[in-house]
Amino acid sequence: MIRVESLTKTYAGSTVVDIDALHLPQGGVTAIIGPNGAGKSTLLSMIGRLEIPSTGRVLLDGQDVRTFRNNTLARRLAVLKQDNTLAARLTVHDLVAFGRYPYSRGRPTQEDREQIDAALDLVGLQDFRYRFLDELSGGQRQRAFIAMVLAQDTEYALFDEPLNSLDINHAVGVMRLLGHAADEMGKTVVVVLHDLNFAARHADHIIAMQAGKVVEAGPVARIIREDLLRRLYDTGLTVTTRNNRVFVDVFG
Ligand SMILES: Nc1ncnc2c1ncn2[C@@H]1O[C@H](COP(=O)(O)OP(=O)(O)OP(=O)(O)O)[C@@H](O)[C@H]1O
Repeated sequence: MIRVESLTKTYAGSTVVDIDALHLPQGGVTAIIGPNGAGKSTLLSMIGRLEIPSTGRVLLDGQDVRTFRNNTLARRLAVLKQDNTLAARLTVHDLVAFGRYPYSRGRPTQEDREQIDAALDLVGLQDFRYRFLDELSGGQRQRAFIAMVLAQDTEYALFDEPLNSLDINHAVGVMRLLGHAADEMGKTVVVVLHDLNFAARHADHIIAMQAGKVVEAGPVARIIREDLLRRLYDTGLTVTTRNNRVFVDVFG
């Protein structure tokens, strides 16, 4: 279970995350939503120990993430950031094999090879496995990074805007994949999303952030509400329900 206690992050005197207490549900897909600059990525980075909090702490199953040994944390929690700057002259296979590093330490076993294969299957990139990353489209590259995270085979998987540069077909595919990772593989998936309809359709829980604070958090049906979303984004929109599903019309 991930818990956040008295967590703040301050850059040059400006506090961009300020959360008293937050508990992320175990299992399922939790989406973090909110306007640009709300602090979503900073929160995700602090959970994944890519950023150090200014005050407070993040607990993973009761233990401060900062106290884990690198290799131990890498077997429990994986993070996919927005801007993945890795050497372009790396093949898809090499990238996904990186995900196994906490286990293989560079000497892959049969199990590592099977996990790499399974991850490539899941994202549909088997045919591209020996392509270099700079020979892929943006969407294919994004899926290769997602395969790397899946190969890492962690209980917790965090994704920062994984739908960037994906067409609608692949965006739906990735969200289904994250749902599969949660429902079939038992992972706790946390994902920063901008598209409210993807959040409404594919997440189980939503954390709504604004100006560094958690405005509300709860099951999708409780958060995808007109009053809350209008306040959050300071824009007109409508929320409708059809066939027990909620839809957000951002032009309304
Ligand atoms: N390294 C940094 N130095 C200074 N300010 C930063 C740094 N990283 C983030 N910020 C600021 O912190 C605030 C929150 O940024 P963050 O990226 O967490 O927001 P976000 O909700 O993920 O935004 P977006 O939806 O635009 O990606 C922003 O005002 C940003 O400018």
